[in-house]
Amino acid sequence: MIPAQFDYVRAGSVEEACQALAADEDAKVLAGGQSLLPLLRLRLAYPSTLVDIGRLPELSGVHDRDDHVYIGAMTTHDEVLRSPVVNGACPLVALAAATVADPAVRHRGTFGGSLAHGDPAGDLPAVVLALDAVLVARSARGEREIPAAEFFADYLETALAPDEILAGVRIPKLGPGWGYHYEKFHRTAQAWAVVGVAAAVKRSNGGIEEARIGLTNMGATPVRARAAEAALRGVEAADQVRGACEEADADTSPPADLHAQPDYRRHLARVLTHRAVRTAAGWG
Ligand SMILES: Cc1cc2nc3c(=O)[nH]c(=O)nc-3n(C[C@H](O)[C@H](O)[C@H](O)COP(=O)(O)OP(=O)(O)OC[C@H]3O[C@@H](n4cnc5c(N)ncnc54)[C@H](O)[C@@H]3O)c2cc1C
Repeated sequence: MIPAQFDYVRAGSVEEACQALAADEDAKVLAGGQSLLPLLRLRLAYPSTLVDIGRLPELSGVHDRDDHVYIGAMTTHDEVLRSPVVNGACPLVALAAATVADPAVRHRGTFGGSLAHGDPAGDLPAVVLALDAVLVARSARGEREIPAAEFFADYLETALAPDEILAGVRIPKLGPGWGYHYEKFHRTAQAWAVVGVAAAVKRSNGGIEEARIGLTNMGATPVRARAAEAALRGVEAADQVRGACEEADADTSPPADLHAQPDYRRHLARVLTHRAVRTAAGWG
């Protein structure tokens, strides 16, 4: 199908992009276009104006800061997964970015676009949730910070106001003792997750001191597996992990679709959480 007619603005600066969004409440940001352009073609979205933020260097790149890594919203999945800073300080982000689609999508699609799109089947939302990242929004009204736990509002809905741009994301550095893994079940290579699990696990004195788990595609938004996180605290050996992950699907409302029914997704969440936690803990 051909998209409905729209105006096009190529922003020359973040301020210009913010002004264009403030001037038209039906305008939408165009980032890598990997999700938005299919929606336009299917006429599931019909913005009056597309505000292209693709040529704004200040929205791109990975920056190593004292206690966090800052990833500009327009940094592509490919740049993220190859970044030595990301691989060194927050490897869970790189592990998940490497599972996104195929090289073509990873070269065009952006880190910020994956979050701003708010698709619970996306791989990065569960990761920023598990890592307690902070999302930085800009608008003509100024800048504000949104904790990941408050960012994902509903299916394809986020806490961003229509006139706000996601400028970048602060990923806290968790420090020594942490291990990471992203486990994704997908029907074919390069496909969306049927279910995914992002795990960060801290070991001390041989056992698990803390676990952080984000679930992909287990509800209208990414979900923290809080019950499993609590059960994993104090686990002392690999053979106790399976039992602690039995409640990984608590507090979820998995969707039914062509690929899986809710019960099967619940089963996958438990199995994949077990695998992800064992690998992250070095007990794989
Ligand atoms: C064939 C295919 C397979 C895919 N498989 C996967 C997969 O396995 N895993 C996965 O995670 N993703 C997958 N994706 C999606 C991909 O990750 C996209 O890159 C991502 O969803 C959107 O990023 P984008 O930069 O293309 O955003 P766009 O498509 O440009 O925008 C998407 C939405 O977010 C908004 N937006 C984008 N950036 C900003 C911003 N900075 N501020 C405010 N709003 C913004 C737009 O207005 C729009 O509403 C796939 C895509 C395709 C086409």
